[in-house]
Amino acid sequence: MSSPSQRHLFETNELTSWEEAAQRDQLVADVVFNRPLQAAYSYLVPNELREWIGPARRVKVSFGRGNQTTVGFCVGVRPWEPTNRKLKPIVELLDREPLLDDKMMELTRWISEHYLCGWGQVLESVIPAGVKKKSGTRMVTLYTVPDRVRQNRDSIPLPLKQARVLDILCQQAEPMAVEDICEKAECGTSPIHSLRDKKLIDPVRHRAEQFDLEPLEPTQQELDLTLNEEQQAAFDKIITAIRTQQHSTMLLHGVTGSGKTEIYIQTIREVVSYGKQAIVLVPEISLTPQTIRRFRRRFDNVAVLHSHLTDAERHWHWQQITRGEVQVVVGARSAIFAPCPQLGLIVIDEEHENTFKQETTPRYHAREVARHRAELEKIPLVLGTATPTFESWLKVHQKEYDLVSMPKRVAKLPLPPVVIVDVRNDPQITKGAAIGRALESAMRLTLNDGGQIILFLNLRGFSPTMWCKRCGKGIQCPDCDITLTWHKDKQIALCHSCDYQIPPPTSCPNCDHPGLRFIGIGTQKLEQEVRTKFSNQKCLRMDSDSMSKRGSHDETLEIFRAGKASILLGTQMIAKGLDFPNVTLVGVIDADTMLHQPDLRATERTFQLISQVAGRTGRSSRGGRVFVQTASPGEPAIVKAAEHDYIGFARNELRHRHSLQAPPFSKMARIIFRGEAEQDVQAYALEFTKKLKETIEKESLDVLLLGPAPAPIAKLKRHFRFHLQVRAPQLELIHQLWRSTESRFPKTSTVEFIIDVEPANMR
Ligand SMILES: Nc1ncnc2c1ncn2[C@@H]1O[C@H](COP(=O)(O)OP(=O)(O)OP(=O)(O)O)[C@@H](O)[C@H]1O
Ligand SMILES: [Zn+2]
Repeated sequence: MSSPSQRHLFETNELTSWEEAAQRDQLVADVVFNRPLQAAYSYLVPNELREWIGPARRVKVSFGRGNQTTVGFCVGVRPWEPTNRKLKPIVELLDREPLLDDKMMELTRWISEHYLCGWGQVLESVIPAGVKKKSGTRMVTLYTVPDRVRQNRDSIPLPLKQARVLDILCQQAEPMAVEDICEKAECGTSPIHSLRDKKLIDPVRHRAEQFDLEPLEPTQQELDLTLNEEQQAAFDKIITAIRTQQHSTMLLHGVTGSGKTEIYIQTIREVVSYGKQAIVLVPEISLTPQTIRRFRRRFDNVAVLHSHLTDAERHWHWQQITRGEVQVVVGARSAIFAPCPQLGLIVIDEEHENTFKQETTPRYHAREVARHRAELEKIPLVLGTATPTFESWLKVHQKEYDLVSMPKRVAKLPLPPVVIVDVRNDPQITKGAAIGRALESAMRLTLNDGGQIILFLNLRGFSPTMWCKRCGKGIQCPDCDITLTWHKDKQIALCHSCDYQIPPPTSCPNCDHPGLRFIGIGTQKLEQEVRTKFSNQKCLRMDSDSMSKRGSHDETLEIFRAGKASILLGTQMIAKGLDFPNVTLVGVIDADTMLHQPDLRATERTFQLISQVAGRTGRSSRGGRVFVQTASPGEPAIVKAAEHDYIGFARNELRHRHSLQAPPFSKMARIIFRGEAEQDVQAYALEFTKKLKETIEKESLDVLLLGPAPAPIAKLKRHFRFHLQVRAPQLELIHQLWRSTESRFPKTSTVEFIIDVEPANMR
């Protein structure tokens, strides 16, 4: 584009008003808001802000009906054009420095297009609150002496204290804080104020850092391990990719205990040696001191971003990262937005984990964002896992990803043998116990040998179902379509979705029949059983109830590591990443809990979880065994996991998905409608679907709509829910459908809707 502002000034054949002539020289800022809006809105840049305005800064402008002052993000600045008549001006500029660099702005824009949400919504979520509030810093007033005073100092008569203050300031090149002046001049603040009132000194406002952070305990640095042959080959492949300075995605498929972390560390070392930075994403529950220590012991400057950081801590890390002072950022999902100035590598460990998908707007998947960021930065992305998602596995076959395989454990350790235990005829289980006969005797043997045991059960609480014998009804949350779980320790019946809780009812709320049955086994009941059966052993429980206190997670793991407890039981918190050589037995209490869910990915998840949990044992020469209790012993997900045969499992499952044209062979989005009146929601969902159908016909789009139908959880937090599944061979078609219909979505005030692109859960 040519620069029109100058040219227009000299064009005389066009009559212009003074107002317009003045505007011609002005700038226009494009602003987006934290709303589900696609468009940017234009505002005039007042002259005094010309120098400071630019993309990635927040502005206050009047917006929407009622012209309320609203904060938005400037996403671009351009010269005024005649079509920009009558623009409202920016009211205030909140940031003088950009909050993100150009590449990150491009990344956030891409997210808004890919996940069909507003760019402003993405920016709002990507930039931490602590950065926006500048937490941990405050404005202070410094004083300095103007040159005219400095030059004539000798001819200005002053009282003693004021003279002393002025002399001190004259000797300083830099502005000084009030406290420093007082201390040096041994005076109070009044001489300073008098000098200021006489205009002999000038105030300067300055933002001072006041981070009051706990110092990190120093870690002893460790040397890199010598890679084995398999690791070396994987390392060489990744290093070659790094050196090409081109983007590529590598799937590091390595069985549990194959030493993937060591490869991340050594490839990052290469990147750091170029003065560049790396980001390592891990699931939040894997951000254990053990993981963190592994990185801190190898690099001088590691930032760990987890959800417990205060605003000030987050801001401090953000600044350190921005300045390039951090070599490695280790963090959960949102660490993908760490503002590293010269990113050299992104690693995602456990790429199959669900928690990389954000379940609130913007509903991004960190893996997809990482891929786009790596493309923009022209750097490699490494996805590490023992159980790749089918999305990633298919991309390997389509040659979009490079496969790096490590099928063996380090030190030639074998993968542990897995025994599938059919519990349907087990005498103990049929009597309501959690631990069957086979598992119990394996536990006794293990304990006699001095080994440690991990027991995995994916249900917290005591009993997940309370059931009335007479009327046959379960006790449900009044606000959700979910049965309440009995938490015996707190004496409550709790909804695991909305936290609704009541004292456990003594009779059926439905038919008043006294004496309810408690069915099913949660981690608390399992704990009770273990304590009864193994009363001379110390047992630890880890689930979100027992681990709500900050730091308790780490404490428990340390006790177990030190061998001060022999049994660790818990939910998926204990399924991943743990590396305890003395664990020689793993028990999966109920492999079926994940299996029978109305979700396309139920089998895939079952396979992943069993593989991960099984991977916690056999990690030393002491060996290890796994017992998987199930009522579906023939289920391929369980059989294949027991055989450690990911490739065989993937082959069969992918064939099945292909025959259904289900993801990953098609792309999917899910539209969820919710409202307090069931009929309203249903009627609205139908109306909405009709509009989409019209577009599909008009534009002949190859898109399939399934539904609308009640969502699997038909009521949640007092809202009735319907969902509509949208499928297409390419995501672009779904984007097109949405964008073309958007302006015609039926209006409503009683029903809300959201779109979840490439959903991770179907609840
Ligand atoms: N080359 C090596 N020589 C000796 N020990 C190694 C080597 N590489 C890794 N190890 C050790 O092997 C163990 C397993 O490694 P690591 O935890 O990296 O495996 P992983 O593939 O990430 O496993 P998981 O997927 O189960 O978390 C660790 O204790 C690690 O220190
Ligand atoms: Zn509820």
